[in-house]
Order: sequence, then C-alpha cells, then structure tokens
Amino acid sequence: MNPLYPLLSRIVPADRAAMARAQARQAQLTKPAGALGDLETLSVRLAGVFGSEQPAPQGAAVLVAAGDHGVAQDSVSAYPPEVTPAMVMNFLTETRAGPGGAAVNVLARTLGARVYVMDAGVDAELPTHPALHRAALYQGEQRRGTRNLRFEAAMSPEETYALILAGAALARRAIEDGADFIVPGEMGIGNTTPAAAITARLLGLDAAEVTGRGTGVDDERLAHKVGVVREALGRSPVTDPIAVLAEFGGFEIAAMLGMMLETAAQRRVIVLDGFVEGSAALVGTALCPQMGDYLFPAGHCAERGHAVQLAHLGLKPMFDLGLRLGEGSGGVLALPLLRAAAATLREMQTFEEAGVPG
Ligand SMILES: O=C(O)c1ccc[n+]([C@@H]2O[C@H](COP(=O)([O-])O)[C@@H](O)[C@H]2O)c1
Ligand SMILES: Cc1cc2nc[nH]c2cc1C
Repeated sequence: MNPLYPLLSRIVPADRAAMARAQARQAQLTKPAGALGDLETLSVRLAGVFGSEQPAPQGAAVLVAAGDHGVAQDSVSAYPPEVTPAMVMNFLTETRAGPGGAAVNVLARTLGARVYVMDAGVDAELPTHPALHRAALYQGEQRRGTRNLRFEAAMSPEETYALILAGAALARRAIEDGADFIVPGEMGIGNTTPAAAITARLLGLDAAEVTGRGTGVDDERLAHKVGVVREALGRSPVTDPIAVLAEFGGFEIAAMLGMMLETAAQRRVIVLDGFVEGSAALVGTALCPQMGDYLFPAGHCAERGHAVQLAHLGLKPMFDLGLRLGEGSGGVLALPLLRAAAATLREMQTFEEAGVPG
C-alpha cells in the first residue's frame, strides 16, 4: 500500500455550503459591495476551511524544516553549506528579546506565532535542544544531506516517505498545541536548485524559466545553476509526483509536503511562503488536488519561478514586499491579514443590524 494513503484519504474539499453562506454574509456587511477587495475572497475561503460562515481561527505556528543538499557542493548558492546548521542554531539561541535570533523568530514573536524547528537532515551534529524536533527515523540511519541531484536521485523512496510522515507528525503536534494556521518554512543552502527542478518537471517548463538567484548568485553562477537543473532533468524522465520529489527533492521539501497534507487533512490553513515552499505545494496538489483549498499564498516572492507556481495553483498572493528569504518569514507576515479577513465575517454589523440604509 502507498504509505501516504491513510493521510491522503483524510483530505476532503473545503465546505462549499459554508463558503456560499460567507459570500452572502459579505454582501450584507456595512460596506459598499466588494469594498474589502481580496480580504472578502480570503474570508470566504477561510469559511470553507473551517466549515463556518463566521470562522474563528486561533493559534499560529511556523514549522521550519532544515536540510542540507548534495548539490550545494556544486557552486549553486551564494553561501556555503555550513550556513544551514549555523542558522538552525540561530533559530534556537537565546537572545535578549527571547528565543531565536533569525528573521522568522523575530517576525513570529512580533505577530504571535509559535516556532518549531525540525532537523530534516542537516549535515552537522546538532545538540539536543527542547525546541529542536528530529525527523522520525525509518529503519536505518537518517542521512545528513541529500545526494547531488545533478548525478543521481537526491533521496530514496523510503527516505522521501519517512520525511513526509515526519513533517506530518510535526504539524499534528503543532495543531494539538492549538495552531489553526500552519506556516511551513525551510532552511537549506542550495534548496532553490531542487525547488527549480521539481517546479520545471511538474509544470513542464524549461529550467531557465524557473531557476532564479536564490540567496543572490551572480549571472555566471545563475547560468551554471540553470545548467545543473537542466542536467538533473535530462538524467531522469520521472513524472509521478513522489518520484519527482525523491529524484530532485530535499529532505526539508518532503517534510513541508507532509506538513501541508496533515494541515489540509485536519482542515486548518496552510500559509504558503516562498518558492521552495511552493515546490512542496506543487507536489501536494499533484497528489491530491483538494489540498489546494487549504493553501493561502502569503506574499509575491522575488524568486524567479514563484509567479508561475501560483499561476498554476490559481491563487493570488496577498502582498509584494520583495521578500526572498524563506524560513516561513513571508507566511508569518500574512497572519494578521488572514486573521483580519476572518474577523470581518465574525464582527462586522450587517446593514440591517446597524440601521444603515443599503
Ligand atoms: O523560498 C524562497 O522563496 C527562497 C528564495 C531564496 C532563498 N531562499 C532561502 O535561501 C536558501 C536557498 O538559496 P540558495 O541560493 O542557497 O539555493 C534557503 O535557505 C532558503 O530558505 C528561499
Ligand atoms: C544567512 C542566511 C539565512 C537564511 N535563511 C534562509 N535562508 C538563508 C540563507 C542565508 C545565507
């Protein structure tokens, strides 16, 4: 049996009747018709997720999965692979302001989201820390970093399934802790290369159309990176979504896919951050189109290939701040907009209640 079958079979479409009631309610609220713009669309989609025309989502969590990549030895990033474990320590360190000194920690602290960090296969001996979650090991060793997708499959099928299920388990934990919004996030030097390969294969595009500068590579490195993605795609003809993920993917991308599937299965909101997160979302909707009902893209991301991912998903981002960080940082920034959208349905008066002539 497909090890994902029990998870996939729990994902049902959003509640269309609740969405229709929310749409009708938006029309009665005290504002000119349509005047809340995209907040109205978001509020109706949230009604579908929570099965209520007055959705009341509570907690939020950002789940940052970290992994290393064989291809990072291949000059595809502007930074060395040692940054990945160093940033994991930065996510966990105590600072004067509180736990964690990275952008995602600060944004989450500012906006009231809880941060969970996951070692999905980082190439370093990380110390035990109460806030550091290890990927559940399948029978055998968890490798520290994937193989180089340019020459061979990045992950085995067993590793791929193990990481998907580990990501699902962490999302389950965060939901048990009270999260109704799950923001999958990632850290992994080199990971815009696997994300580009996955996106190119699943959308049938050329490497050059979806390969961007990541951490900021120059023109020469970008041309080399496009060549690496093209070689990887030329090496393997796979099109099955899980095979594509295993062949070109990353441990943290597989973990984020698991987080997304579990969040959809539990009818909570998946707040979608950038391009690397988008590659996991493409695998998810290829496996299970209904997962798209639970996806809420945060901001437009400056990475080449992000716009085409969202166009394929048929979803519009909420803002454009030129972000290209990852970590789930953009997703955390979207939380106030999503909360505000739900609050309009719950708390605004109707024309009739307020005695305003409609
Ligand atoms: O997800 C994105 O949109 C995104 C865009 C550019 C960079 N990143 C982050 O930068 C790293 C990947 O960039 P690179 O150049 O090493 O492939 C990784 O740690 C990601 O979190 C992430
Ligand atoms: C410093 C640094 C922080 C990051 N956070 C996500 N990707 C990153 C890449 C670098 C290089």
